[in-house]
Amino acid sequence: MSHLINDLGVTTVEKKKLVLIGNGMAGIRAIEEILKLLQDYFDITVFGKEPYPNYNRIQLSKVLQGDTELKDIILNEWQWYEDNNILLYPGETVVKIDKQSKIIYTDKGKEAKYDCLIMATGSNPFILPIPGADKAGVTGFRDIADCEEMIKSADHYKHAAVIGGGLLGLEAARGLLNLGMEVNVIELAEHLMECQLDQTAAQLLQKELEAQGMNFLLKKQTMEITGDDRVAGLKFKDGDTVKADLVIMAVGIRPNVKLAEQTGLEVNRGIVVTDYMQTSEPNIYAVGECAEHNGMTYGLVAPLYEQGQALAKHICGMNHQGYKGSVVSTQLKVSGVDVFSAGIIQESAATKAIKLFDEWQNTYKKVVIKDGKLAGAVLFGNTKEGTQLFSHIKKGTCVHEYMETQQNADQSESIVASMSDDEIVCGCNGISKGDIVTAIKEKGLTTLEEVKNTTNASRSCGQCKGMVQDILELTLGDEYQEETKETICSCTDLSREEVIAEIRAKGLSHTREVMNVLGWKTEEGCSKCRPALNYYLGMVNPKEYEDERESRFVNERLHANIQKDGTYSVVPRMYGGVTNVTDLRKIADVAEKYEVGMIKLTGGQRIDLLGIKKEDLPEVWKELGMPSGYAYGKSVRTVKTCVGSQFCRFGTQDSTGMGIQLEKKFEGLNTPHKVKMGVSACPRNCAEGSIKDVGIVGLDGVWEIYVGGNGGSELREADILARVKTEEEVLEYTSAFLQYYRENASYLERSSKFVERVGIEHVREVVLDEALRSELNRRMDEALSVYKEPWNEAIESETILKDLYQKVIAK
Ligand SMILES: Cc1cc2nc3c(=O)[nH]c(=O)nc-3n(C[C@H](O)[C@H](O)[C@H](O)COP(=O)(O)OP(=O)(O)OC[C@H]3O[C@@H](n4cnc5c(N)ncnc54)[C@H](O)[C@@H]3O)c2cc1C
Ligand SMILES: NC(=O)c1ccc[n+]([C@@H]2O[C@H](COP(=O)([O-])OP(=O)(O)OC[C@H]3O[C@@H](n4cnc5c(N)ncnc54)[C@H](O)[C@@H]3O)[C@@H](O)[C@H]2O)c1
Ligand code: SF4
Ligand code: FES
Repeated sequence: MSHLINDLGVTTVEKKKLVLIGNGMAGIRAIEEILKLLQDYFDITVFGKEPYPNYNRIQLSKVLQGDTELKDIILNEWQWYEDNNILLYPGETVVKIDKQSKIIYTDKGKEAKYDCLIMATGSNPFILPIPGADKAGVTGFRDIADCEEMIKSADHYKHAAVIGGGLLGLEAARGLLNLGMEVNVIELAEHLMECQLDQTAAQLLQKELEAQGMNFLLKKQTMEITGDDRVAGLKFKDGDTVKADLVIMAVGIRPNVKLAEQTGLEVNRGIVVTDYMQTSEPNIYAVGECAEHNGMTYGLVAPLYEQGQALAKHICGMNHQGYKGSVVSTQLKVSGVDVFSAGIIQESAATKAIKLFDEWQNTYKKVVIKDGKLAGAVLFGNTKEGTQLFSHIKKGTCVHEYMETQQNADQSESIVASMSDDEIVCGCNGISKGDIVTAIKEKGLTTLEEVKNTTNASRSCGQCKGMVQDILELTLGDEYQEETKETICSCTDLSREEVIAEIRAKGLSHTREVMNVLGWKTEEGCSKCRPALNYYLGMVNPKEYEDERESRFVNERLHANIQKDGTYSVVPRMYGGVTNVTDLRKIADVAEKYEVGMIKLTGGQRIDLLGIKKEDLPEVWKELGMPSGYAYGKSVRTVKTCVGSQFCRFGTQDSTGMGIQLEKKFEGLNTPHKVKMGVSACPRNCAEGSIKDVGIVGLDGVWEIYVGGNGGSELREADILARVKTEEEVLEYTSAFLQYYRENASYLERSSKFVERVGIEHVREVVLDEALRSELNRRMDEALSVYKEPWNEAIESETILKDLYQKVIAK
């Protein structure tokens, strides 16, 4: 900073000009570190090739996998740049650096002078230099544009090939499966994640991923990408071929050094830097994946953050020992698979290993020892110990000391209790247990969200969330129990009950209004809170509330179930599982005309037409002329019935008639989760009422009503709610139970969980109370009065047809 005297003789301060090239995770983190040390020292200008503020690249895998949305992965909002007086040029590439005159030039003709320059240009995906690599449909997986291209391709194409069975390739493959594509993963080596896993762990991983639907072609070298303009397949060295209309190259990355080379900086694999992240030109720094330190380049975020700290201290003139290199650990971000790897994982003459392979539990642990110290680890199936092992590896803990900690560990105690304060909890952000404990104590933090916002822990891949929560619990003790509550999602600190109370008290009538008035932390909410708010608003004000289709999950928005191959399934309503010649004929005609892939009887006694194209849905519905069976909805689905007294010699009641009445009454009712019912006419229970949300069993002159059953992955036997005499009473008690469930369950809570949570005795007390029952019935009737048949509504609305179904044809 230099002091100047202006015309009036007043001393003004001219700030040093700091220019950052690359608006990615490493560059912006370095700026954040600088701002922590010196708030007002630099005039900061940032140039970023991508047209977005800094976002969490790690989370692109989760976006592709459908677990989060693009807008939820922004790390620094536009406002952050403004608040910190940072001039940002998004969508602008720096094409030249003149190191003599200290000026950079952009592709849009802009020039900027600098005193200090930081290069954080990241990496480029390595694209195999083989014939056909430039065809349409071949992409890397590096940025938002790649992610969007894959999502768009999945709308039109079916066969994906991912070249590279490393971390990136497998995360991409999982995402493409979720998008309904068939996925082949092609790997050159003998096993998956060659750099991170040994043979045993890789085989366990492969088995798990095959069970999820991935197909693997190992030891395959791709020689050519075939097709005309667009890719059509791959040819391998051994002569084999595979069909592909989308190809993802995930065979590693190359540091983006072109600009540095043109500038005449020393470049190897990456831009060569000192311990202070200075390039061969001392006022030009490099940080992140583009930098090479001590012969190493990195492709993970943890090292980039350590580098950012060293850079910031140096540029701000603080004393610092500099960056000394990083030991890295990785975790695969594919749900249902827990894999961890750190340090040295391959065995050699110089290493010994402790291996625990539990074939029954499908878990594997390998700890590699070199020179008597922990040097590496691989975990499969249970990765809880990962962070602690990583800490031992970084410290080079002696194997005896490690074995002692293992023997003394209290299995019932969380691992965080035995961690020392300097052990790193959040690898992505370099946050130690001590940092988190201090922040909790000094700033009075009580929630995961607060810890995340204050310390950055759990802000990136999110895999350390469990540990951060354990530290909160350990630090706060009983207070943690009292102060934490289940919020709807991380966009708010309010619980379901609080939000519903506010909706009622303030007369809120729209999801946006709820978010604004109740101080949502995100402008648009997220995929968790939007459908929940839409449900709660409709439940509180059934008559006034206009359902927000855009807040619903895709199946509910389209009123059909999307299938693995991108087509849809259509299940027309068949009250009580009863059909007739006319309906069967219509179904057969439609199936023939629209070349339905499969006609299948469902477990709920209906007919499912599978393989219908999205644009054909309205015509199919029109020609069927039957109501929607709501097979996709968080709503009353189906009432399964046994043949009952009409035909069965054991039947004591008209179960079919009762089932039809129930299904007609509750048709299309929105509920927190799906609701299935079953009605049988004797205790043989052929309609399986004991595993339904509502099960009715007829006895001589009596109907038994059961609630809270579940036949899915979390099996639960239904509890008896009441015994009644008449069909009217069955309707009345069922109605009261369902309305109580609608009003008091969290969105996406099945009735089995709800009954377990509140207790069947409590449910009985409410439903058997005549006054309460009558009130619940009144509110249920109000909710039922607004029902509109959705398929008919779609057919008759030009707007719905155009927005949801025809738009696809036009593409
Ligand atoms: C899908 C995916 C998942 C990942 N998952 C993980 C994970 O779970 N854990 C983990 O640790 N790491 C993960 N990584 C790696 C991690 O995201 C990177 O290590 C990190 O983003 C690198 O940061 P960077 O700033 O060096 O580079 P980048 O994030 O690539 O940022 C560089 C930026 O500079 C811009 N740029 C380049 N040249 C110019 C120029 N001349 N002018 C202007 N702008 C320019 C680029 O467009 C880019 O926006 C993942 C990466 C991907 C792609
Ligand atoms: N969860 C995570 O930590 C995570 C997730 C995604 C990406 N990343 C990072 O992103 C970067 C890129 O990831 P990546 O998986 O592309 O790199 P990688 O180097 O980890 O894996 C590349 C894989 O491709 C294989 N391969 C190489 N040439 C091939 C060929 N011709 N045909 C078939 N296979 C071939 C390799 O054997 C290896 O298994 C890495 O730095 C990685 O650490 C990390
Ligand atoms: S539940 Fe009883 S009445 Fe119904 S079909 Fe089975 S045996 Fe017959
Ligand atoms: S370990 Fe990735 S966010 Fe903490």
